[in-house]
Amino acid sequence: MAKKGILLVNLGSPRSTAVNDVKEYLDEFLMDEKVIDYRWFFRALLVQGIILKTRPAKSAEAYKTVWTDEGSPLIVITQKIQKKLQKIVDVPVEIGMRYAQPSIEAGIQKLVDQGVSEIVLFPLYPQYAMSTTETVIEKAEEVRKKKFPKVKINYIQPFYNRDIYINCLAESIREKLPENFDALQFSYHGVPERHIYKTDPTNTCNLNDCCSRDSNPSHKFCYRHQCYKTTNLVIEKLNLPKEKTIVSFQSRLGKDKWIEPYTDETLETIPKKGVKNLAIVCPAFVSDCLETLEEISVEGKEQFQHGGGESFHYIPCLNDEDRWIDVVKILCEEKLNDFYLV
Ligand SMILES: C=CC1=C(C)c2cc3[nH]c(cc4nc(cc5[nH]c(cc1n2)c(C)c5CCC(=O)O)C(CCC(=O)O)=C4C)c(C)c3C=C
Ligand SMILES: [Fe+2]
Ligand SMILES: [Fe+2]
Repeated sequence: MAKKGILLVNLGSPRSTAVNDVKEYLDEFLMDEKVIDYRWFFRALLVQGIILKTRPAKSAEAYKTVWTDEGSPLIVITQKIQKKLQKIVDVPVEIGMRYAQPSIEAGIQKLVDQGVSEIVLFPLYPQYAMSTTETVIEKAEEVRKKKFPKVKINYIQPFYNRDIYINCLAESIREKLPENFDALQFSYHGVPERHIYKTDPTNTCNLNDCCSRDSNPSHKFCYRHQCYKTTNLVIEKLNLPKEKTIVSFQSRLGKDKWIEPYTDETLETIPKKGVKNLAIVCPAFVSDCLETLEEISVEGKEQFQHGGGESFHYIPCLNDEDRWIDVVKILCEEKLNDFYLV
């Protein structure tokens, strides 16, 4: 029988906080046409002609504030997830990053070196997006066809609405909520509005009521819908009144219109609407990273206080919590079992 293995895939981080390493990482990341989806010439003009002139130095400074002795939080946490999962499953587990190192190719190679020929690949993103799940699958397929044509890969689908994940996230939030808070904000990574239209096979999503309707075929690929769905399921589990919750989208880049409302603007304005004590969580990320540890915990807190806010309580991601590792195990085992069915 074929030997099976698991590859956990996350976004990736620069090799170090040196400006040149950050530049190399941003170049690979932003030149991905699933991330900046302009034609090559215009993408190169924007990325290499404009963004890479100034952003690497700024981002390197931000990375320095979150970097640990072991390295980038995103990589270190993904390694911790791998180690914990390895202890409770009986197939090899490796990691691969969509950008930079360790690459998806290196992860597959490590599995193949252990005799694996059937891989369950887990893109560590709860919600589907062209710039995350889709590009991971595309890259893995490219690598598989070119380098490992005999290897089979089964992909774990977005799990934004799965009971096991929602229970796990809700419990994790419940434990970390402060005693008193005026609102719980769910801040998701944003995407350009255009990406939502592009991935809608039905051409029906209007980025409005459609995303909140309960049943619509466009939801399979609608990132905005999936973010609202995760939120609604979690607040139901937490028994929180909807009026006490806020959804927003962070980390926009460039001049395009991104999905709204924007987290930074929301943080500045909610104190004037009576939200002085805020709890905030970022469920688009399963592991803490630059976007949560710096953009939300540091910059976001400043924006909230600047707007008149008093207490700001950041709720960490699931990281390597045991209950989350159990969910990862169940999701992987479902797909491992799929191999037996074909
Ligand atoms: C969680 C899902 C993510 C989506 C969707 C996403 C889309 C997206 N991101 C950019 C641009 C940048 N993102 C950056 C960092 C970053 N993004 C995600 C996740 C998603 N991105 C993570 C986990 C991280 C942190 C990586 C780390 O090392 O900790 C950055 C780099 C940092 C910076 O310079 O600010 C950029 C740039 C775009 C353009 C996009 C959708 C089109
Ligand atoms: Fe991003
Ligand atoms: Fe939608």
